[in-house]
Amino acid sequence: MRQPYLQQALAKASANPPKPFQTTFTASSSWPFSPDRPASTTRPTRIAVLDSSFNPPTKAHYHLLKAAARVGCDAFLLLLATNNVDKGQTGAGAIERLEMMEAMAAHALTHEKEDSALRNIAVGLTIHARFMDKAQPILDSYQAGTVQLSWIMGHDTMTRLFDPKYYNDVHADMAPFFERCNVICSSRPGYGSRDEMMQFVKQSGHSEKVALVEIVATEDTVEEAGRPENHGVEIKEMSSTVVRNAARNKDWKLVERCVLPPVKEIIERNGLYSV
Ligand SMILES: Nc1ncnc2c1ncn2[C@@H]1O[C@H](COP(=O)(O)OP(=O)(O)OP(=O)(O)O)[C@@H](O)[C@H]1O
Ligand SMILES: NC(=O)c1ccc[n+]([C@@H]2O[C@H](COP(=O)(O)O)[C@@H](O)[C@H]2O)c1
Repeated sequence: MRQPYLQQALAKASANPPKPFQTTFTASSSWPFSPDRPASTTRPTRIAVLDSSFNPPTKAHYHLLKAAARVGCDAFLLLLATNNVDKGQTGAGAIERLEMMEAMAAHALTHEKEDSALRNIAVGLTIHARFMDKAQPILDSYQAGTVQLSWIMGHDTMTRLFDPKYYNDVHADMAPFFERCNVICSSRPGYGSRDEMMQFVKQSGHSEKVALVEIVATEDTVEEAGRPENHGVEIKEMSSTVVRNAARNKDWKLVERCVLPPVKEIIERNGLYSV
């Protein structure tokens, strides 16, 4: 049973003083450092962090990880925040979200073939809502200079990353973040074209720190919304909201299209999103 262990992790996150970052699942005891990494390698290990509400984790989230693997990340972290800059917590509870994240990580560990770096994956918990606050406790967990963080996000979240409403002085506050971190950003239907995204990145003044990627289809997730078995939704269009609505409407075929099988099992078993 994972629940008592996850409960303890959540208790540490809300203790006084709180534990600002912890992992709850790691693919190996050496994570983020891959057991396959040659001893002669001196460059920092690049951890791609997908920070999300995971309410629930979708195949779009999984394909964002795969897109990050293609731009050269060495390790992956699915990160749940106990605080969000905007949202309160509705839907699944934190333990259920961590269980679904672990199910996604275990799937990568046992099934991922094309993007082998994705098998070097972990699940973690942060108390911080803003990316600039999340970064330092993660970096502090490893010997200085041995890891580098790349934050994976969609176009919608990148817009919010630079939104002045979250800062006293957005440029001054973000400068230390970009000294230590990169961003890997994917376009997202409904949030502007790829050109608009590139323009936005240029205007941010941090274009050398932002890699633009695209979610692409793989053999097992053929992209054709028109196909009856794809239930009218491409990977790119998937969101946690689509899944929550599908579960509420008991459209289990659509849920199955949008989430990995072990995640669907948790949703069904726990009756998540049914009301
Ligand atoms: N289909 C997608 N394409 C590109 N980026 C995505 C996609 N789905 C999620 N993301 C990105 O993944 C990160 C975490 O996503 P988030 O938890 O907000 O998922 P969501 O599906 O948008 O959730 P919700 O529907 O509950 O608002 C965000 O940076 C978001 O932009
Ligand atoms: N400016 C920022 O640092 C910023 C902006 C938007 C979302 N976030 C964080 O990103 C994560 C995912 O957010 P959503 O689930 O709201 O998309 C949350 O932890 C949220 O707090 C941070």
